[in-house]
Amino acid sequence: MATILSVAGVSKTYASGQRALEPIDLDIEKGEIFALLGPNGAGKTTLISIICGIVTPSTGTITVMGHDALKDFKAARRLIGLVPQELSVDMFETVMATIRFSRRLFGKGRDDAYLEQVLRDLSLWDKRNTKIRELSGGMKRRVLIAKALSHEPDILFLDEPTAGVDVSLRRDMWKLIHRLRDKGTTIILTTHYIEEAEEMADRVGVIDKGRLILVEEKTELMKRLGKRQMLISLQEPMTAIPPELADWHLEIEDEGERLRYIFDARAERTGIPSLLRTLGDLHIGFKDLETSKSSLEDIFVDLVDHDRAEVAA
Ligand SMILES: Nc1ncnc2c1ncn2[C@@H]1O[C@H](COP(=O)(O)OP(=O)(O)OP(=O)(O)O)[C@@H](O)[C@H]1O
Repeated sequence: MATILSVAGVSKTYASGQRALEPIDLDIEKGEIFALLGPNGAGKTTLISIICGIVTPSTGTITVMGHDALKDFKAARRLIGLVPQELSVDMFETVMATIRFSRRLFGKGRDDAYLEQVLRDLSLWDKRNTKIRELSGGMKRRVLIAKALSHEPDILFLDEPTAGVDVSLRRDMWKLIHRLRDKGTTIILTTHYIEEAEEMADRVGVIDKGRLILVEEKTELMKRLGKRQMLISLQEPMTAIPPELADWHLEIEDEGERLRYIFDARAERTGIPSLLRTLGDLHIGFKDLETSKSSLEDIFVDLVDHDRAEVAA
C-alpha cells in the first residue's frame, strides 16, 4: 500500500502553554479508513487541525501526496476535505449554492454533474434548493460532508462524524463512509464511539494525553488484546472455588450463582473441555453456558488505563 499522508515529529504547545501533542509519527495508507480514538482532550482535533492547516504545529512536518503541508499549503490542502465537528455553513444559503461556492474556493472549475453525484450519494439531491437552516440536524451534517467533498479531495477527515446523531442516522453515515472508501477516498475519522471504530476502521490509532500510544490493524488488535470469557450458570450456588478448579482461575459472581472463566482468545487450547470434565467429576451441575468476546471498547479502556498507570508510575 502507498502512503498518502505522512506525519513526522508533529507536536503542539498552544500559546497558553497547554501541551496538546507530544511528537507524533503516523503514516496513512491510500484507501484505508483510519480511526483515531481517544478520550476528551486527548489531542485528536489538534492533530487533525494541524494536518488541515488550521493550527500551526510547534515542531514536525506533514507531507500530503508529496506536498509539504506547511511550505506548499495550497497544493496539500486541495487534496484534503475536512468535515468539522461544528456547523460551518451559511444557514441562509441553499445546499447547492453552498457546495458550488466551496468548490470554487479550492480553485476547481464548475462541475454540476460531479456535485449532483455527491448530493445524490448523500441523499441530499431533493434538498439542493433548500436553505440549510430549514434542514434537520442530520441533513445539516450531510451538507458538511458534501461541502468537504465538493472539490474532489483524495483524503477526507471527519471529526466526530456522528456525535449527537441518532442510531439509525449513525448507521446511515457508516454506510456512506464505506461507499466513499469504495470509491477510492482515504478516510480518517476521530470518534468517541468505539463501536464506530469497531464497525468501520481498517486501522486504529489510540491517542491519550497528546501521545499516540498505539497504531494497529483493527482485526490484529482485537486478536492480540481481545479476551474471551465463558459464564457458567450453576444449578446450586457455590461459596468457594474447590481446589480441583484452581488451575482455571475462576471468579464467583452473583452470590455464587455464576462462574466466570476468562481465557485468551488466541490460544489454541482454551481449557474449556477439561474444565467441563472436572465440573462433571465434582458433580457441579450447570444450567447454562455463555461465551463472549471482548469488544474494542474493553480493549480501549484497558489500554488507556494501563497507559495512565504507566505514566503515573
Ligand atoms: N486553542 C487552544 N488553546 C489552548 N489550548 C487548547 C486549544 N485547543 C485545544 N486545547 C487544549 O489542547 C488539548 C487537546 O485538545 P483537543 O481539542 O485536540 O482534544 P480532543 O482529543 O479533540 O478532545 P475532544 O474529544 O474533547 O474533542 C486539551 O487540553 C485542550 O484543552
